[in-house]
Order: sequence, then structure tokens, then C-alpha cells
Amino acid sequence: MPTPCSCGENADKLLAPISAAAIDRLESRLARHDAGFFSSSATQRRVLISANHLTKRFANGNQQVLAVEDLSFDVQPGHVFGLLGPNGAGKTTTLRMVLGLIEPTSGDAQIHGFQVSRDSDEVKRRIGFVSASVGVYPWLTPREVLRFVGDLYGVRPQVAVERIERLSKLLGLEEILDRRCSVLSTGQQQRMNLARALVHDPPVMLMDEPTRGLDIVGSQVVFDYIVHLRSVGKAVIVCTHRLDEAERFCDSFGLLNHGRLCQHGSLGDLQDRTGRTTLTEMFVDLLAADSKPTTEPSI
Ligand SMILES: Nc1ncnc2c1ncn2[C@@H]1O[C@H](COP(=O)(O)OP(=O)(O)OP(=O)(O)O)[C@@H](O)[C@H]1O
Repeated sequence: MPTPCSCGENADKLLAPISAAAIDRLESRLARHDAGFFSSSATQRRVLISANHLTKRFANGNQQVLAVEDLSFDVQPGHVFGLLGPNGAGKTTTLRMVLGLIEPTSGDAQIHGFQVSRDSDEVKRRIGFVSASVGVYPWLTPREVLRFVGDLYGVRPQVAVERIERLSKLLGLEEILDRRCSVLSTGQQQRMNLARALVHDPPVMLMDEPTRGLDIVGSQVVFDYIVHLRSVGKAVIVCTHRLDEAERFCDSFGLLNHGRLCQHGSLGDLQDRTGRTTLTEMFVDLLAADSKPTTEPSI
């Protein structure tokens, strides 16, 4: 006898026992969904920076310099990765490959799922870059520079105005926004560079020695900025020689020497593996143990 219900004849279908076959089908669909969610594409979306077996050789007269060798790492949103190493270890070369400024000899990097070697425009749109050696336009004011950069990246003028206002507050630029860049101090120029790297609101930030030449107050502005980047979910790579500072603000580390990744992990991982407490102690051991030259005969 059909069940009386305002749903009419559909009520029979709704109340009918679900067959074992239907349950099997449902379970296998859910399993497929879960597998898809946790497998490649979704996981890759969670990884904003992915370096895969990056290698770079430079020709240098009749020799070759192996600047970076088979380097792989991932950086997730809201994560600060410290790429550390002595002079000439290959840090800047790695950043240049990730930015797409130089071509790797082999390997590749992905930014937000876009391959650097193939989708370089998409990649550049998604990266902010801060370097101690980036120059400023002497005759422009910070406000003009920030508007100009916003325009280059296709940020709508009204959005650019709002962002410049927000970044000025964040970085204490209000007083200097309309002064010529040529009269700004090193610290003020660096604050403008930090703002410039964020005008297009990229999900990824690469920072090459961002505190070089800065005093304690200037360095603190950079640390606060990095903390801000993490809190808003950016994926950040920082190259620095200030190991004590890196310990404070990086979530994980890659220790490079002669282009090779000698250690990789959180501070706790590295402490467990090396038996050392500080990055400085680990570096001293690393340099003593690993003195392989990076020049090879030309081929
Ligand atoms: N264009 C180039 N031609 C030849 N050799 C290069 C070139 N660029 C970098 N190198 C070499 O590659 C190696 C790595 O250089 P890189 O600038 O990446 O090191 P780094 O870790 O950033 O050093 P630093 O801390 O001193 O800035 C060095 O031996 C350097 O001399």
C-alpha cells in the first residue's frame, strides 16, 4: 500500500529501502571524490611554489660553474621558506630561475600551478620580488612608482589607490609618499620596495636579502612585513645571511652549499638530524664537511 504523503508518488521512491548495489555505487563515488580531492590537482593547488630538480650551469671561460644542482622543494600558502647558504651557494640563481629570469639547464619550477618555462606571464603576475639591490626611479615619488607598477600589472586605478593607502599604513609610508625617491634614505627606499612588490597582490613573494643595509628599525619593518605576508596566506621564499633572524621568522629551511640542498626541513627537523641547536652551528659543520668545488671542465 503506497504511503500517504504530500510528496505524492515520489514518497514511495524516497522511503524505499536503498539497495546494497546502490550503496556500493554511492560509496565508490565518494571514494573517487575523496581520492580526487586529496590527490595531485588539489594538493598542487595547495602548493604555491614548487621547484622540481632545478639545475643551472653557467659557462665561465673554458670551465662551467655548477651554480645549482638538482634542487627540489615546495612552499605552501602561509609558509615562509628560508633559502640559506654562504656566498656563492646558489640562492640568487635559484630565485632567478623561479622568477623565470634565467632558464634552468634542467628541471623546472611551478608557481600556483603554472609552469615557469611555459607560462612565464602568468607566473610573473603571481610573484612579488623584493631585493636589496633593486633600484628606485629617482625622479618619481613612491606614490607615482606604486601607481605605475599597479598599472603595469593591470590593477584597476580605484583598487590601486585603495591598496596604496593600505600599504602606506602597513609600512609607514604616509609621510614620504610624495617625496622624490632620490631623497629617500636606504630604509625608506626599502619600505617603498616592499610596498611595490605587493601592489598587484601576488600570492607568492620572493625576497633576496631584504634586510641588507638596514638598521634594527628597518630590519624590524621587514620582519613585520614577512609576518604579515604569512598571516594573509602568501607563500614566501627568503634568502638571507642573517641566520639568527631567519630562525625567528621562517617555518622551514633549505641549507644550500655549492648549489646543493644539504639540509631541508623545519628547525626541529634540522636540530634532530644534526644534533645542533642553531642554524649557525649547523652551517659551521656544513661548511667544514662539504668543500667540493663547483667548477667543472667545459663540455
Ligand atoms: N651569470 C653568471 N655567469 C657565471 N657564473 C655565475 C653567474 N651567475 C652566478 N654565477 C655563479 O654561480 C654561483 C652561485 O651564485 P649566486 O649568485 O646564485 O650565489 P648566492 O648564493 O646568491 O651568493 P651571495 O650570497 O653571495 O649573493 C657563484 O659561483 C656565481 O659566481
